[in-house]
Amino acid sequence: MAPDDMPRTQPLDAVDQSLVDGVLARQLRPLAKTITLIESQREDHQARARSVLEALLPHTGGAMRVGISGVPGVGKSTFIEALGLYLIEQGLRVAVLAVDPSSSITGGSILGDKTRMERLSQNTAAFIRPSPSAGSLGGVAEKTRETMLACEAAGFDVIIIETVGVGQSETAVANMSDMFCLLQLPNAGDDLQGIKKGIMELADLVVVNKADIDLAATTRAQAQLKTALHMLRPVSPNWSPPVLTLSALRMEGVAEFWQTVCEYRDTMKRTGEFETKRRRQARAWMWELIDAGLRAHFRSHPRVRADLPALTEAVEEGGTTPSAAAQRLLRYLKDAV
Ligand SMILES: Nc1nc2c(ncn2[C@@H]2O[C@H](COP(=O)(O)OP(=O)(O)OP(=O)(O)O)[C@@H](O)[C@H]2O)c(=O)[nH]1
Repeated sequence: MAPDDMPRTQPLDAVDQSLVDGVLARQLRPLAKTITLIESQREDHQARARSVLEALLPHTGGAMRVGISGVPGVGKSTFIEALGLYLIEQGLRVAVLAVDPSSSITGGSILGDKTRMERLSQNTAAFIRPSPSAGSLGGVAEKTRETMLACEAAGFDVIIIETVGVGQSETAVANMSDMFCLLQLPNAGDDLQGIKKGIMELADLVVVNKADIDLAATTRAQAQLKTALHMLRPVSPNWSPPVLTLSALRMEGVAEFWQTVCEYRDTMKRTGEFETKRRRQARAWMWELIDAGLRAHFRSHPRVRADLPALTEAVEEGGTTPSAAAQRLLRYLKDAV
């Protein structure tokens, strides 16, 4: 489609233009305000957020997006702080975002909480944003993806997206990262059954943290994890996920970690996989939004709302088939167009 035929969102007013200018000038206050718009549930805020993001879009895509997951207590925040400080030493700017599905239940966020990464949060080259707290996992992930774009427009070189090692949030984070890293404990190898196979399959890199506690156990876990990874089909024909060991607490192994991330990025860029993966992620993101939009539109249709409870009950009680009920409800949408 020629750029002139592309659908446009509403034009920017002076306030939103100043947000865009501020973000592009790498100022943190306009960035934070933009993210507040992104996270808002209000329709008018969402429309403004879309316009702002569209203006920022040509300036996005430049960061390395690194997803980090691991069970509570594995040392994610200790590691992210160590990594962030290391990257800043290398002259890079780092944004830390989080996808925490529990935040939508508790209304508060565990991950990305500033007090968890005190030294990093005080550094002007770092930006830490807790998980958005509203909505389903899909909603939370959606807001985080948009926040990631805003951070890229604000010139951050590395975006770290943290998530807890439970549930579907890992898939959501893997789907928005260039590289997905899984943190493990030194006893991980003893209980390989406990590590969900699906999550190992997502990993581009596995890290055994807390190597300082028991080096022998760490080395054993590393070997066992390597064997386990070998048995899985690699995600990429050009990359076998390595298993590293480190101590986040002592800041040992952090440089090697980053070197591996850079090797991965260079390999993926050389083979074209980097670009292919981002294109695939963007396409999947659009379809997710279409699916969610259709579902919301369907549920808000007056006749669907009127008939849904009785039809649901009829389906549950075997009075009608799910397919007949679905057909009937979907027809209301067809009649509407
Ligand atoms: N010995 C040792 N302890 C560590 C290391 N990394 C983290 N810890 C400790 O492990 C505990 C948990 O670390 P966190 O960084 O809070 O772990 P987390 O994964 O962010 O945990 P949640 O906040 O519960 O998700 C803390 O007491 C850390 O000091 C390490 O490399 N070695």
